[in-house]
Amino acid sequence: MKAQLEPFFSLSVLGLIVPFIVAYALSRERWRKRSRGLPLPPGPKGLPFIGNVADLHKPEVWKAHRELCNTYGDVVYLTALGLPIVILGSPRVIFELLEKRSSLTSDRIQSPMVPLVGQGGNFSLMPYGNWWRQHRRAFWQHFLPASIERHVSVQRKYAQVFMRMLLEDPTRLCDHIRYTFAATVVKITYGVDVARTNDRYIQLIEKVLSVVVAFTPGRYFIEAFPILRYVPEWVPGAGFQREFREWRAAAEEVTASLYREATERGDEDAVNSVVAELARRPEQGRDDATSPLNLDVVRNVGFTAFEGASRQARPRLSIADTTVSTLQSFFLAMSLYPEAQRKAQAELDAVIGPDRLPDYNDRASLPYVNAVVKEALRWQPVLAFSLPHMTVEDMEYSGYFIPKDTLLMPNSWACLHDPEAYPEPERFIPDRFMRDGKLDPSVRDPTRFAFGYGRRICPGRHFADATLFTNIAMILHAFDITPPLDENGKAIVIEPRMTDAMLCFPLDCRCTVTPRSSKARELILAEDP
Ligand code: HEM
Repeated sequence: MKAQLEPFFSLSVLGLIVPFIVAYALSRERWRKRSRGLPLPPGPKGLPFIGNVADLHKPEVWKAHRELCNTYGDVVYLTALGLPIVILGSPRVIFELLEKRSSLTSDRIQSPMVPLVGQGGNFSLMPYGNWWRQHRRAFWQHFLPASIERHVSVQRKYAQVFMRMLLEDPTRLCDHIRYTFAATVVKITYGVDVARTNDRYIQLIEKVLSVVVAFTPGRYFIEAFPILRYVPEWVPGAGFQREFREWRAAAEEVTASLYREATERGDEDAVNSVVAELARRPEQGRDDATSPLNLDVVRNVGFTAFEGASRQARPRLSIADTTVSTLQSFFLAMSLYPEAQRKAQAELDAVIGPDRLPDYNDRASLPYVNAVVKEALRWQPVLAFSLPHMTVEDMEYSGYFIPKDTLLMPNSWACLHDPEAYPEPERFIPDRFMRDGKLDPSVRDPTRFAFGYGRRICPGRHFADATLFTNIAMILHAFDITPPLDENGKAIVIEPRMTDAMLCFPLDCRCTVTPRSSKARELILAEDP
């Protein structure tokens, strides 16, 4: 009997194995054709299924990735749960892939959560294509270098508010920084003044902000199984649908009510706001300025700026938290490097004098303060890997095959901490940008890395740079920044370290902030912001 069954079992086993072998051979052949026989870039071997997840979850992962590049070269291949990832480790490969070939490398990874929780209008998360382009063009019209002049008075006003807040309560430095940037962006975008406390917009902001928990890895299965989005809310266990609905409603309410404020209020600030101007302007190539498409773009552009601004009220992942984090690093740097602070103050004393505060128009005559701004952007980079890009097609680079839908992670931190370009990169040294009392154009400009690359480069960079300059110049002119003191009045030494996240903040930026003189105090209080 056993002997009779043996051929049957052998045939069944063969019947199972052969299709696998054929499928494997076919997929190898398809891959060979697709990659034209080119190898993937080199990289460490990953584990089955999870791949190199461990390589992506290390403390100060930017340093770990620099080590990988030292071992494997400037282009390193990893995978995480099936997602192909390429680390770009030098300025040369970053510019070649993200700038010269940006038509192929300007996509973003798409999470199924984004539209479900009401973030579909945030264009920094949109896929590369026409819809994203329309948003970016509309945003850019208001943030290009020639438009910055228009925002200078609002930036100055809120820098003054910030200084008053520091005079009143210097211990709440981080809260004041967040408030001042959020208020600046909301004012410019919608013409709305955000009060310091009990503001109805702060409450709306809080509501939208609560969406961040949706992006906590592992919180919702939908991230891994997008099909779950079709489960109706009444099904037991589908309570997440209710939460998603509430977030969508909050985002809609915020966008709609701020949009109404900007377009219906009619006072000068509202009429001149970014959103009101965009709403009046017909889209390029279209006559109908009120078509639904146009209206969506206007509202989304406002929402993207608003999202950035409101996130600053509470630090989480958002594009414009970047300005907050950079200014926090600046305060820390000043308390740790008094020599740099003294030089910047000496320049301000000589150029501006004791009778007024500096402003944006003084920029050209304050090279050392400009060097401080550059060093603040370089020293503790906020987005160590920029916002990663994604490839839209299979491509070849330097003899390697890079598949479509590969995440490209430029190691901006490594470029900003390259000891050849910046000797002693861990130290805050504005003098590295100076030669003969002027900015030295031969030194690698940190803004080439801090603000990202190619078609996705930060469109708020000129605005951010101007905000940083205005705040840094005014603060240094009016305040001394020294280390924090313990209960015995002894200076606490703070080790500068950043949080381990995609968007980094100084772990500790406590410092002591005091007016430089009674004259400085008078200057701060003299003008009513
Ligand atoms: C120091 C401050 C800032 C830094 C360091 C910074 C940096 C960046 C970086 C690295 C990116 C990703 C670029 C890429 O994908 O290659 C980005 C994107 C973006 N930033 Fe900024 N940013 C800052 C301030 C701002 C501000 C104040 C705004 C708005 C007013 C803004 C608006 C945006 C937008 C809308 C995007 C998405 C662009 C797109 O996907 O097309 N940023 N930023």
